[in-house]
Amino acid sequence: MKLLKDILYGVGIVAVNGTTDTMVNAICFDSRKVGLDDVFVAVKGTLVDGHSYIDTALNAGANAIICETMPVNLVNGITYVQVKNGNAALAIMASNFYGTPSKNLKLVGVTGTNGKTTISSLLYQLFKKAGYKVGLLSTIKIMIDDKEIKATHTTPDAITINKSLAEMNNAGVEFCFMEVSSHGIHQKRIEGLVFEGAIFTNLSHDHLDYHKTFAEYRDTKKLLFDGLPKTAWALTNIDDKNGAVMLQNTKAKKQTYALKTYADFRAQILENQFSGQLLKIDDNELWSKLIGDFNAYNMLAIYATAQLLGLEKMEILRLLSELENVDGRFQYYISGKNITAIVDYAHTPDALKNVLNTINALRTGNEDVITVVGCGGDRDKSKRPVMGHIASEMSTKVVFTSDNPRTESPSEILKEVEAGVEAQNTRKVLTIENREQAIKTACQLAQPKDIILIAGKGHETYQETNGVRIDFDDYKIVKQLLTSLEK
Ligand SMILES: CC(=O)N[C@H]1[C@@H](OP(=O)(O)OP(=O)(O)OC[C@H]2O[C@@H](n3ccc(=O)[nH]c3=O)[C@H](O)[C@@H]2O)O[C@H](CO)[C@@H](O)[C@@H]1O[C@H](C)C(=O)N[C@@H](C)C(=O)N[C@H](CCC(=O)O)C(=O)O
Ligand SMILES: Nc1ncnc2c1ncn2[C@@H]1O[C@H](COP(=O)(O)OP(=O)(O)OP(=O)(O)O)[C@@H](O)[C@H]1O
Ligand SMILES: N[C@H](CCC[C@H](N)C(=O)O)C(=O)O
Ligand SMILES: [Mg+2]
Repeated sequence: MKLLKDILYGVGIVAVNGTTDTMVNAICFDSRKVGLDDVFVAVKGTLVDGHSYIDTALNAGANAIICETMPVNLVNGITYVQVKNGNAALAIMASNFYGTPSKNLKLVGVTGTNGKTTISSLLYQLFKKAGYKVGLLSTIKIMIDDKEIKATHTTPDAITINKSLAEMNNAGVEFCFMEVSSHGIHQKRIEGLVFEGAIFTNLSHDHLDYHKTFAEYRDTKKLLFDGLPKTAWALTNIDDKNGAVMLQNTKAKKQTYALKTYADFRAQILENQFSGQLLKIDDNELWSKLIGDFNAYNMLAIYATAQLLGLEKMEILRLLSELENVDGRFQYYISGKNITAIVDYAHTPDALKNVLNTINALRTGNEDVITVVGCGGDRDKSKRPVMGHIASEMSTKVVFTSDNPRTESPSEILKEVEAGVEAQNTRKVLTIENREQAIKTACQLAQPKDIILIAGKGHETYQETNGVRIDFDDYKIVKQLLTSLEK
């Protein structure tokens, strides 16, 4: 139990009705989960308005209500607090409730369209190898040092964030790396967190269903840097068109990294092979098991971050060379007949282009690149034809297939993907709605030395259709299929 007035510290309050000198059991933003003596925070969502569930929350036992608009009929004995913004109030209250846990460790936020999971997971790996207790909040999982919790979001809701950070405090965690998504920033899930530093990876086409315009998407990402304190650092990829924009209004210490231009942290790619790439960072050569130009950026961002957090240069370089690929990011399997299958989480046009560029640069002869790809339902529709175009232009054969259709019609999504294929590429393209059949077809088409790229789902272990998730793991399936087809 906590005193309501204590957890309201720092919240933008407009009016109060009743007493804040009351004890509350927990903070809750979903009326379906309210218990006795909880404080219910009404949040205006994308589907419904939490204010319409105030009565339900009271019936379930809530003793206090936080809202942006006071209800017309107030119930005696209940405390009502009118706030400027429900989402912000929720996040600040969550931080207060758990004792501002972000202050008790060094919290680093990673934002950008692509690379967040890779960078934050590898920083987690690197700091673990360096002997520290580490935390991670990522698309794949939440880690409280060695304890793993399943992730539901890239950036979880404010209560989950602060509860996890408090658990990290109890476990003695010193560093925590967290992905900061644009949805997370826009819904103020990160309000009230104390960051030690923040990293910007890159900005390209994604989530234009939610943010409407690219400028709005960019400005949302920028808010992470605008909100940093003077004591923090802000590290940006200055090769990216929007890298400098991120730092425009930050109070934090500005730091840059780049492969192409002058920057505080610089790297060069000396050699690229399937098994790894040779990089030159700060005049030192480094062998990285992760390949592709985009991973050179990721390695450099990690190197810079580890230095900004006080690790010693030579130790960082040694540990960087030991880092392993993150699940579902360029995860590959080479079959007995020398067919290479690559599973990659490329679900944006830029990521797909990068991965195909990397694969094409490694081709030694006229082996085929067979790409299996689709686009998620209930997500940015405008990226569908663009991804259809990239896949068909940059591969020798393509099988379009479903990727989490959610509530949309799989065949309609596929039509929108196909719409991006230019006339000269149509002969390369097949469409097979069932993802397992699509992967099987790619395996049947492949000859020794060919490369199959299965893009879009990476580490995901499910396929979601109409709210139902069935087990589905691209990597397991392609490995099984290649093995049985080659028997
Ligand atoms: C579009 C979106 O981001 N939605 C998130 C948002 O839900 P919402 O605004 O739609 O909520 P809503 O259903 O309208 O409800 C509004 C409020 O009423 C409450 N409510 C609702 C019903 C009820 O009976 N009682 C009740 O109290 C809800 O709890 C909520 O507080 O707030 C919820 C609580 O935090 C999130 O779970 C939910 O994530 C949904 C599931 C989602 O799919 N989000 C994705 C798009 C997302 O957030 N992705 C990003 C980035 C991905 C990336 O590029 O990496 C991520 O960080 O994961
Ligand atoms: N620095 C990068 N620049 C461009 N593309 C990248 C970069 N790093 C990874 N990618 C590509 O993007 C895909 C997704 O990478 P990752 O999961 O690290 O991104 P993310 O930002 O966490 O994505 P999400 O928004 O879904 O959480 C990878 O599988 C790879 O194809
Ligand atoms: N974080 C991204 C992941 C997309 C992955 C893709 N497999 C899909 O389901 O669309 C999103 O929620 O938009
Ligand atoms: Mg991620």
